[in-house]
Amino acid sequence: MRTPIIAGNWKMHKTLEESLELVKGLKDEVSKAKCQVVVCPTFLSLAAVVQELKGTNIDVGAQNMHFEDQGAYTGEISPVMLKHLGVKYVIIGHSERRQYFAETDDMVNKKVLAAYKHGLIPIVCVGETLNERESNSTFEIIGNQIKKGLANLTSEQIEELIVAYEPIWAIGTGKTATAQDANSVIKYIRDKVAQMYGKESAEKMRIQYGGSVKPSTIKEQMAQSDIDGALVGGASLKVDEFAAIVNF
Ligand SMILES: O=C[C@H](O)COP(=O)(O)O
Repeated sequence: MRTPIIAGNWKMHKTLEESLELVKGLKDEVSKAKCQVVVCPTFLSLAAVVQELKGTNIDVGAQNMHFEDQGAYTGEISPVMLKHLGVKYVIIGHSERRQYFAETDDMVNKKVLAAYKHGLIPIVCVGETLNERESNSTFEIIGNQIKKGLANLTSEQIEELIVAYEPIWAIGTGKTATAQDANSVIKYIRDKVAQMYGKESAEKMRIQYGGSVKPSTIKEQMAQSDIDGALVGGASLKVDEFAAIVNF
């Protein structure tokens, strides 16, 4: 039995004050959630949000990190720094990182390995573009992202890891993949991971769906056999919407 996990990716939204206001509002609203709850603020708000959420059932994740421990990488943040703050999760390879910041599967893999080196749990994003979907390449694209991005891990690491399947055409567009379509791609991801690390570990790994998740879509999504949670963008920025999703 996999425990569902729902994470809010705030992307480049919320000042420090706004971030604190959001989590203060969320604390009570999600205290009885039956799933694991994670919020991923911007780097600037991480420390304060970690402090504010101490002793609650909400964990904190970062939206990205560098794969090196330290060094001359202007503007970057290392896994060591995240770990020291009390951050538990880190989103890796979000499609916006791949699209706007040229992140490759090779970099994703380096970041996943670096996250484990420092005791952070990666949330690894994969997904296809609309063109790729329309040319029937979805499975090939996702298969490659999984094969390269999740290379060289141990079975134990795979069991802890979270994959987020986010069809790029469904992000921030209001279009969601049907729950059944999302489930079939997610099943494919699990099969692919089973080929790499064995069925037992693949069955323990949790896979989220992401892309315009809303209070009105979450129930059907969570009712699917292989969807173990959600990575929520826009709807995670409002207390009432994110609380309704988490308390699905
Ligand atoms: O990380 C979250 C996803 O990109 C989904 O964003 P969205 O819920 O705004 O479509």
